[in-house]
Amino acid sequence: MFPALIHTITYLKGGIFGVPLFHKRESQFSIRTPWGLSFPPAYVDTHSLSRRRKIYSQEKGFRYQSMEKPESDVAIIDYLQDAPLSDSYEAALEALSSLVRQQKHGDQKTIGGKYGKLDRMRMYLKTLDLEERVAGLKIIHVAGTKGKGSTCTFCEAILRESGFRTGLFTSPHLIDVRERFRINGVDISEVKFLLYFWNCWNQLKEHETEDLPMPPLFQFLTVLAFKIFVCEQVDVSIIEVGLGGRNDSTNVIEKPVVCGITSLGMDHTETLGNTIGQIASHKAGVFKHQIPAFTVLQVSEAMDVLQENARELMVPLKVVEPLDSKALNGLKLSLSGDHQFSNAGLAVSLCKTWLQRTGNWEKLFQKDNREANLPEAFLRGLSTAHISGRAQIVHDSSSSISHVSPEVAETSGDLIFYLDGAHSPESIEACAKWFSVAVKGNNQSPSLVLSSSHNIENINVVWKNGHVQHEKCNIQEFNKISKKILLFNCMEVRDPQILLPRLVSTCASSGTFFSKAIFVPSISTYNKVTSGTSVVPSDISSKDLSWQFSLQRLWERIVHGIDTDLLEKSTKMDGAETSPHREFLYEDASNCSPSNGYFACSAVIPSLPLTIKWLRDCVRENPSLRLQVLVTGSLHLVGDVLKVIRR
Ligand SMILES: Nc1ncnc2c1ncn2[C@@H]1O[C@H](COP(=O)(O)OP(=O)(O)OP(=O)(O)O)[C@@H](O)[C@H]1O
Ligand SMILES: [Mg+2]
Ligand SMILES: [Mg+2]
Repeated sequence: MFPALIHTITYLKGGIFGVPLFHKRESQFSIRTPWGLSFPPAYVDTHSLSRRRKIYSQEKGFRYQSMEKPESDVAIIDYLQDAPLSDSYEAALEALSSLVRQQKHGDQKTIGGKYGKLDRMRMYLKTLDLEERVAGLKIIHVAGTKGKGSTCTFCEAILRESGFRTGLFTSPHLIDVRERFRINGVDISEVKFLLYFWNCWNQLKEHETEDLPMPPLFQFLTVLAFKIFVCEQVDVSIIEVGLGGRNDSTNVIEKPVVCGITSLGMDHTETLGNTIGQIASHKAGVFKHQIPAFTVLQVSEAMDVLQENARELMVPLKVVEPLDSKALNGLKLSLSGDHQFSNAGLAVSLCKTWLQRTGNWEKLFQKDNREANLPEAFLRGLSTAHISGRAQIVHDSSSSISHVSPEVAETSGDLIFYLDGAHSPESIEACAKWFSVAVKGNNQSPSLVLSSSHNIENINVVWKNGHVQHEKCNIQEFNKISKKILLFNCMEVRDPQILLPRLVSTCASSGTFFSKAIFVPSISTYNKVTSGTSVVPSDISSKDLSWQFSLQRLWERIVHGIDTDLLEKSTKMDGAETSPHREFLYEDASNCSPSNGYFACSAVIPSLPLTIKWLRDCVRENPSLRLQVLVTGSLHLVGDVLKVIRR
């Protein structure tokens, strides 16, 4: 059959004429055949493809195997391996982005047809022949306002350390969409992603009707996660709810092994309701009849609603205290901030219950089964779990990049990014507390300064013996001028009138004050799915900066009490004024000239790469400077900063 032939050639790639077979052309994500025809993937029969993959097993050498067969103990030598993956990967991202355009953020009504969202989700799974196999997954399902991703990440690490093959589905991603799908603790590879992606895409396209249109982005990603976890034969699937719970696309899960609800607070009120009780009711929608559930300490209005919902469904709901740091036997939680003890406590209970209900607890941990002690595997998981952009500290190494001469590198100041994607009132407070503690860790004493990057024993010995070289170094470090800078953006659906004051007052109550605040647009937008290799746009001329200017005005009102209502509302920036002049960093509030739209303690910079360059230039020019930059307000912004500084 013609389509089947195209398909086979497309995937079993490369061989024929060595022509790149996935091509991004005028028509998005079309597939180019060696003889020059191009077909949108919808015409391609991926089903037949998926049943013929060349794989390698140690005993049997090369052979073909169905994609649905176990893959854990064989190395897949897919023909796609030699394909120009960046090309085909970008094509997949283009296709994904087209799903965003169907639906504006928070707008539930743009999808037509007579079916509700969860009905459609079930139909998508049926189309992909996944219904029964999803029912067979052993799932931990986690809802909540804050801490879902962290809790799921702890669960994943604990169960992987306990010997299970794990599948983790989280949201959002920071740099690359594959971060959302982790198999055994590692982001899914591009090769596997492409295979599963096009398989789902093409089948759904083939069955697209008016009543069953292509799913919007998050629904598609959820279906894809199920596809991946089923095909990868994971032992446990840890699934983070996207938004809310009751109507979330992950709520097609009918019989999880255990459910968790993390800390509840005010977020997504436009969809979930304006009271904490209404929000709790949505989250409790993940409870399933008689399936055990755990939650953390909540305000009573939220807890009452959770308990009422639990009673109705005969759900045994337990409230978990934050993990006691003593339980870690001297180890540290790998995710920073006090709030992570609450997430970790929840993760421990979820994992214990998962192990018990799957009949593994007794087998594995009978010996360790003393209530007070956590099994070693739990400790390893809790002390190694990793998720980017949550209370993450990155020391910028720009001063050692190759084009900088060694002399400059040695005499450069410090640029340290404190990254946390908080964007709700409660999380911005958690973030502010963490930042206040974390920056002090970097300033307190000479030996502490170095302890982050040097062996502590060495420093102590050297310090006691007064080794000149190191002593000098310590004193230099100690004498550095520290400046705290806020780098902020938030999406327009958030309320900066709540976020910024909460951030400032929480920091101030710990004695932490910002010298400067910089407002910058994010590069990423929710309507374009990008990867780590996607191009960072450099064109800033047409950027509408009115949102950033309004954030700046709000900042000036909060911090300096400047009445900004009378100011002219600028929306565009003069091309010459792209980043602040050098002295800006050292100016104080007395230099403000609000009537000219100039503020000495805050700035709008029209692009993130420019901002990073400006910060780097500042530390290069002044070796005694330490810039501690808190990046927060948006996970997009955090992801963008990581992307730019790692290039
Ligand atoms: N238990 C908590 N209480 C308050 N804030 C928290 C808690 N856990 C995490 N946070 C804050 O929320 C941010 C996001 O954390 P995480 O990714 O774990 O949560 P999430 O629920 O998955 O968030 P999102 O809504 O972005 O998916 C963190 O960077 C931190 O600022
Ligand atoms: Mg959220
Ligand atoms: Mg999340």
